[in-house]
Amino acid sequence: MIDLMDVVYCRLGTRDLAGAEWFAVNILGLEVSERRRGAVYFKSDARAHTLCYVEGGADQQATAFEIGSAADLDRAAAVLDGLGHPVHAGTADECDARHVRGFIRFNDPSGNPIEFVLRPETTGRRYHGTRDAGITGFSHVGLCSTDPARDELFWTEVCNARVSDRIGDAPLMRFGTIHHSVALFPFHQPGIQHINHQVQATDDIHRSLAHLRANQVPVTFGPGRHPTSSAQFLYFTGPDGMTFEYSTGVCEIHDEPLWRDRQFHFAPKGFCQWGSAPKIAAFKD
Ligand SMILES: O=C/C=C/C(C(=O)O)=C(/O)C(=O)O
Ligand SMILES: [Fe+2]
Repeated sequence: MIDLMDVVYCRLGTRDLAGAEWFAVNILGLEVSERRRGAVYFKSDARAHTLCYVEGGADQQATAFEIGSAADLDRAAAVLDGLGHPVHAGTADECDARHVRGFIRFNDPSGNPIEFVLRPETTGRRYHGTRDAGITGFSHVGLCSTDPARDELFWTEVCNARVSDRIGDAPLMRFGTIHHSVALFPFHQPGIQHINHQVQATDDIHRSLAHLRANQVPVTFGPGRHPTSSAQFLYFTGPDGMTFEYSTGVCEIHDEPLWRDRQFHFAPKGFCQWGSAPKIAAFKD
């Protein structure tokens, strides 16, 4: 069993690094933590970075999860290799570019590039964006899955994720007490389906709605409330068509092992308690 602790960052390739930075700062509300040749790093909480835009195409995309020790990382590499997932061990330069002490990269069964990372840097300094979006931190990713039942087994049997709820066959999975850190949504191809940041309060959702509208950013879902995590949410489209989500009030699961995953409809009523309908391909039947 590969023990993962949390989702820690996303890397996104873009052909327009300056445009992506503008969006991340002025719309999303992140803080630039560092600029390097061909890469910009963003903070959303005390961690050194939780998002990195790199110059390049979709092949640069990756989602990273923290693993507890160097021995666990070695064991994970052997397990993945044994299961037929070719594993790349991060070089010193690649580790430096990620602010981690070690990592391995492989593709999940759908072909999503995944990194398991050791000792990602934190800063001891809280984040503050120049735009006050009320962000409290990077919280979860949705990944596209070409076969959610198969991929759920990968995340829960090979790794230590636990299913909190399902929407249709789309599992929302946790590593700790937060309702979900990774969710798998059925789609015809792999890719990051959405990136979530938590915000402090309902007010932040509505202030952002006005800000997005004023800046002609496409709002694709919400405001609404997820019946799954009970979080209030707002989804919108960013650079290169990436979906971003703000949410507030995601529930925590403390009654392990009594919690039983619940089944929700893969239809608007399974996605939103308030009746909002998604304009997001992977959230449609
Ligand atoms: O309802 C659809 C999605 C649920 C998700 C998600 O987007 O992964 C949540 O964020 C949630 O339940 O909070
Ligand atoms: Fe989400």
